[in-house]
Amino acid sequence: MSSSAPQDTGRHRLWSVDEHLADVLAAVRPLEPIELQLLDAQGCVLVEDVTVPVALPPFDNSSMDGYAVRTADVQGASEEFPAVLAVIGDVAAGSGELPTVGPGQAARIMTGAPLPPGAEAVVPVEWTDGGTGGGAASGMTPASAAPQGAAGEVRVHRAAEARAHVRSRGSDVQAGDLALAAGTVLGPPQIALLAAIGRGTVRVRPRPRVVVLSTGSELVQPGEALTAGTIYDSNSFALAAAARDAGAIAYRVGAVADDAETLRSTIEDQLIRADLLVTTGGVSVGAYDVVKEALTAAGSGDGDEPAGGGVDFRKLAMQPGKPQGFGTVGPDHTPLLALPGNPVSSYVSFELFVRPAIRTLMGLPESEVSRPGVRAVLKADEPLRSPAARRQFLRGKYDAEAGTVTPVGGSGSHLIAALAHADSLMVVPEDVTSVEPGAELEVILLG
Ligand SMILES: Nc1nc2c(c(=O)[nH]1)N[C@H]1C(S)=C(S)[C@@H](COP(=O)(O)OP(=O)(O)OC[C@H]3O[C@@H](n4cnc5c(N)ncnc54)[C@H](O)[C@@H]3O)O[C@H]1N2
Ligand code: MOO
Repeated sequence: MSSSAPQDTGRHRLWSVDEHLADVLAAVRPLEPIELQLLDAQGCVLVEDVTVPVALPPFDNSSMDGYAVRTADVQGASEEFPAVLAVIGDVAAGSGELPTVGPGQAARIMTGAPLPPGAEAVVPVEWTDGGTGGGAASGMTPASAAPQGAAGEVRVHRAAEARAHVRSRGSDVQAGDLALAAGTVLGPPQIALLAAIGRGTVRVRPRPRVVVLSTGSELVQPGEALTAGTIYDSNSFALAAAARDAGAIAYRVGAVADDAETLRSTIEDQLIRADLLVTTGGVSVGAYDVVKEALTAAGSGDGDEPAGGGVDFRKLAMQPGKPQGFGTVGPDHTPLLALPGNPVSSYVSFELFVRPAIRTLMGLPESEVSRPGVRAVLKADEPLRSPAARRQFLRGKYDAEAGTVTPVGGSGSHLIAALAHADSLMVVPEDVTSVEPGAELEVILLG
């Protein structure tokens, strides 16, 4: 058993949302760091300070396609009185051997190419005749089509200050600088920096592998035909998507029939690829609530014993999401959250408990573990009604500009369409049974 139910409580006591969350989070630890290829590390938390091995840019280079010149040679140049320079060659990006630009000379240079010795500035091609002997050029002709562009003469129409259109070595970062500190979450810009400084791999906490398993003999996979009494399995899709959204690698296991032995063996099979298991359905008080049946059975999953037995089933003072299971299964004591089957209940439970567990496994700071909350004014025609002693989570549409939130659909745990049109959860505290229009309430943004 994972847990730490307060001493003064019996089996039938209601757990608060906060107690249950604290219990879940107390049982999950950040995953051990591993070395990953850059793209595989996207969204992960860096565990090492990364220092810059070589300055960026590594050399002075041109920010424009144009001509590398000596400033004295183009001083006072204008379209009427151009400076006429001898073109001594091309410097393309990637050029290793550079010509030296002497007095009265220019080298044709491309964006990103190293500034050749002797040159002090770059004049964009548009400020020259491009070597054509005509008016202002609009660009360069490809070298393959006009190799003569790398020789001959160029007329420069404007003066250039020293370092004009030159990106200096180290102007981005210097060798020895801290590129990224341990604890940084690697988004695309951070991955760009790591690549730019030549890192192929980085040490991060990996994405948790989350196995999502729905249960219920009534469930049919989308795309297949429904038969009498059956419905489509939406929870396993919703929760696998939510797990990915939280940062996990999600494995969706299609619906398992209501048979405790099948469920136990499916869970055992899945343990190999799970840092966290999530089930939906079968946690209530019905005769076919197999998750409860399978996982309440004796045995911790150690040795030859079946997986299961470490899961505690409890009731929470919340709506939706009252029945919940939490504990560990299998030889490695893999955490398992058993969520209720009603679609809205399972999704809300995921947001409140599974998402924080995933983000804790990822090693994210506490401030980024749960969804952000804001205060908003209720915009509705009638008051919200909420059961006493339950924290209620109603679906809403948040208007950031107006600072208001509007209910979407009712409180029914089966209202999937309303959930799909909502972007937030309106929170009605345990001691509040009615919220008047115009009153303020907490809103969790689903992002
Ligand atoms: N006598 C009582 N009955 C119920 C209670 C109670 O306290 N006493 N609690 C109710 C509450 S609250 C909830 S929430 C549900 C939880 O039930 P289970 O977790 O056992 O879930 P199921 O019975 O398997 O399913 C409930 C409902 O959701 C549909 N479902 C299940 N899985 C999926 C899925 N993957 N995709 C789409 N829909 C799914 C299922 O068909 C049922 O309609 O119990 C109440 N009952
Ligand atoms: O917990 Mo149930 O979620 O109220 O429908």
